Amino acid sequence: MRILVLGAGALGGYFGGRLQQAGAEVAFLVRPRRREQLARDGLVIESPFGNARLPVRSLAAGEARPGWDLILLTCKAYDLDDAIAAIRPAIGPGTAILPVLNGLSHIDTLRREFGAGAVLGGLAKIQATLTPDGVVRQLNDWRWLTFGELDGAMSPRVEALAALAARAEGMVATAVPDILQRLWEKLTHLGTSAIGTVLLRANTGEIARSPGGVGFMHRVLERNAAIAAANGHPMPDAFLAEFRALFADPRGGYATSMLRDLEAGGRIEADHILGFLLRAAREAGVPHEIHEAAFLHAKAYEQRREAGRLPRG
Ligand SMILES: NC(=O)C1=CN([C@@H]2O[C@H](COP(=O)(O)OP(=O)(O)OC[C@H]3O[C@@H](n4cnc5c(N)ncnc54)[C@H](OP(=O)(O)O)[C@@H]3O)[C@@H](O)[C@H]2O)C=CC1
Ligand SMILES: CC(C)(CO)C(=O)C(=O)O
Repeated sequence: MRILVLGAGALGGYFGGRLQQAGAEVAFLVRPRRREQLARDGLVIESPFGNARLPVRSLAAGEARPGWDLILLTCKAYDLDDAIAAIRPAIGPGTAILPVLNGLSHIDTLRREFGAGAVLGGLAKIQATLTPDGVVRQLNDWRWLTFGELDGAMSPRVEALAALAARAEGMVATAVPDILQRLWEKLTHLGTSAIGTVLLRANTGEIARSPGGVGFMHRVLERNAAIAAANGHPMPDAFLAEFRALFADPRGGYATSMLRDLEAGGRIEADHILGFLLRAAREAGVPHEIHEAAFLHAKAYEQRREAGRLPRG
């Protein structure tokens, strides 16, 4: 399988590297700084499932041509427009696009840009980061990639990707017939984790050990579940039980990529995740004062960041 990975950050580097190790023909479509790092050091992965330093093929914008079975789209939401422009020349009639971004609204954007048939649904449950010196670091044993056709078909292309990924170390990839439901579950999970960890600037264990922390997280979880239900995607009881337990665990050390980015002074997907959920809560008539506070907090952070007034760490 020929796979073009847009971005060699935390998710692109991790899953792209693992798929290359499994035998796929992989190239990374990257920007100049990352290209230099990859040429100099290779793709460096540090992971509980085995470290790797892989020689990889990289392409710059403008060098990509059609001929790919799959484009794995791994940018942050705020880079989506640039990423769309970068992959456009690489898309041929048989190319599938698999985005693994958090959130939902990028799916409609991609379908509008490339046609509904080209776009798969995908999500990643992983904790990983790209260090400033270019190391892709997996932070725990989460390694799940879930994907499927948006119309629910188990097509040859999703089965082929699942078969390839089954040979990869350090990842578990599953093709599912209900990817939209899974995307709403991921948004409910991530949205709750992001609202809690970003607003309170703490991981889930620290929140759970604080007075009222468990009740707060459960309230956000219930509200996000109500938003999903209002959009036709009720959360299964087992899902709610799993995440109630996770948010109640005082020993948890679980944080979000949004908190990591914010603490590093980086850009965050405030509009794509928190803004989307706030709008959806309003539309669904779900109480939304916590969503409002989280979104406002993130937007005020963006103001401060743009003004160069973040505390030096
Ligand atoms: N990290 C995590 O643990 C998880 C992240 N997610 C989600 O996955 C998505 C990706 O996150 P993550 O991997 O952490 O992000 P990263 O910032 O680590 O990686 C994104 C990469 O995309 C590259 N990129 C963006 N635009 C372009 C472009 N036009 N051309 C080439 N490269 C481009 C960036 O390049 P450059 O370095 O040049 O800026 C960057 O290296 C997000 O939506 C996130 O919310 C989901 C689950 C877990
Ligand atoms: C749900 C979670 C926290 C882990 O996959 C995530 O998506 C993120 O950190 O962005």
